[in-house]
Amino acid sequence: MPICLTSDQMRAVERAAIDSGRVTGQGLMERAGEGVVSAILDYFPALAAVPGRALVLCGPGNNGGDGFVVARLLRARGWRVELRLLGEVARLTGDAATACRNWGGEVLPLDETPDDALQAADLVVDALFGTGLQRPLSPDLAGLLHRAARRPLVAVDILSGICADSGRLLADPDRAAQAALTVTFDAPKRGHLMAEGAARSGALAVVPIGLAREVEEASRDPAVARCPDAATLDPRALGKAGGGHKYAHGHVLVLSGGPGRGGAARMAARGALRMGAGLVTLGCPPDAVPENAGRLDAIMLRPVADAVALGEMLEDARLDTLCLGPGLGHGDGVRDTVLTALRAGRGTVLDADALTNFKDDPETLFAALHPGAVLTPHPGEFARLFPDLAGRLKGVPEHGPAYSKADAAAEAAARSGAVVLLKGVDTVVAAPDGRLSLHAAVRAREVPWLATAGAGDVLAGFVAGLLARGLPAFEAAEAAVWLHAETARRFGPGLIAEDLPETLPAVLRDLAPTG
Ligand SMILES: NC(=O)C1=CN([C@@H]2O[C@H](COP(=O)(O)OP(=O)(O)OC[C@H]3O[C@@H](n4cnc5c(N)ncnc54)[C@H](O)[C@@H]3O)[C@@H](O)[C@H]2O)[C@@H](O)CC1
Ligand SMILES: Nc1ncnc2c1ncn2[C@@H]1O[C@H](COP(=O)(O)OP(=O)(O)O)[C@@H](O)[C@H]1O
Ligand SMILES: [K+]
Repeated sequence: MPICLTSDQMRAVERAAIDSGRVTGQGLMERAGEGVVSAILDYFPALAAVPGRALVLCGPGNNGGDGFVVARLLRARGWRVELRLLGEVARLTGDAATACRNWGGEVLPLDETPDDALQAADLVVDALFGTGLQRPLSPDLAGLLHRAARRPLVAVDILSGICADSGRLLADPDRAAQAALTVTFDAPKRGHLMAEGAARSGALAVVPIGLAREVEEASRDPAVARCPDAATLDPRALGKAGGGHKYAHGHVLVLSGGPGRGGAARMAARGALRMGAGLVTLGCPPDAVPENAGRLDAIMLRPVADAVALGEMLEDARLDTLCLGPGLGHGDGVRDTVLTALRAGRGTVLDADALTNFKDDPETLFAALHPGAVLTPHPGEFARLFPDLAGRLKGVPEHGPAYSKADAAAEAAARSGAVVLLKGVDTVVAAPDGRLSLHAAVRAREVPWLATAGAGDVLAGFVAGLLARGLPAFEAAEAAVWLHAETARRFGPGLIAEDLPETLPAVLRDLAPTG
């Protein structure tokens, strides 16, 4: 399973490799520099053909050390290289000091970088800070990087000013830079996949520097965040096994609101059915039955007047999965309905109104939740249930590593006892036991078409469909997020929420030929 790492986890990987005697810090730095140069030549083919001019900005730590290696290797390829250092050569230590000596060229002061030097450069290499960024960039530094980004800016490990753990900007937002290319080592960092780091890293190249064995070991640590892809989603879990009848694939009950409010629940229901749930029933207030009857065929329809009626209906144990929230409505009756649903202990997805109704009393909801429940809030809904956690994600952090969306989702899952799927361009899935899964809809997985009304309702249905098919809550939420984005990518421009369930079969077919 592909993973992404925090700074501490990356340092542990590096330490384990060095302690094993297979690599040295200097060897890693050398390969990091080589990796950056080869990524530059791949990404800028014109500069591979004709050596260019580079301005390399080095910081006082090992990220700066990588920069010295990059400068030396570019010079060896015939490039004209100007190198500028934040701080003094005499204060460099360890591998960075060695890399500086090996460079052997002129080291100019960073704070005197003239605009001419920026303008003359074919590209600027940002080797100021990597995983060691501890506090916000000074205004001068942020200003320099902001101006540097008028040229193609190549970030070593991570764009300086982005926190490697959270992706949050540790700099004045008005002077934030944008990388054309970020080159990182052996595994992405969480900061490449969340918040500003997802948006500002540019293309992301992950180059091997000899830590693959330790990264592979880290991927078995449940505390390390996973980033599934087409190759690692389990097609056997997603495809239907031969021989089973419809009840073997689960029965989802989606609850809807009153007349004129059923669209969201119908889309969720359609999503669950297309995901392969054996049966899907829409339950709605009796006065909404005529409207829904006119709109549903394969999806069954039952009147559910209130929480008591729901409780009676749930005596049928074959209704093994519930999905509540899209278009459900507001008020005491809705809260009772949600609590009745949770008491049944079935696989349960709570979205939208099922969450918002508890904004004044989240503790009552948390007390009723169980590990088979999945909450699917967007950031606004999340802030209603977890205002303290959402508050910690606001503003410019005072120091790094900063509190992240992954930290917030993990704390919310631990507090509520349910799986939390926190939506957005960067989506985080967190389990109460600490497992995390990240999906960033950026770069090759960019899906701006998902910003359309009802996309979240269909996602709730996708999760419910996978729960009905027997996937555990965390795995169901993780797979649904990937399939949701993949389905939107497959459809492309013009997507509306109704297209998502209809496009899903093609995506499932490609994943699981027998599905
Ligand atoms: N961990 C690994 O496996 C490897 C790490 N390497 C490089 O080493 C980097 C990490 O090196 P370090 O731990 O030395 O950390 P950094 O080089 O990222 O930064 C630490 C230095 O910057 C200073 N600093 C932090 N924030 C500052 C701010 N806002 N303003 C001014 N100064 C600030 C610190 O006081 C410290 O001197 C990685 O990002 C990567 O580029 C590579 O050499 C290869 C292997
Ligand atoms: N620009 C975007 N890129 C990727 N995913 C997006 C984007 N905008 C929205 N999404 C996704 O679309 C879904 C929208 O859900 P939600 O905010 O609940 O909207 P709605 O209530 O209209 O369904 C979420 O899964 C979200 O992650
Ligand atoms: K950097």
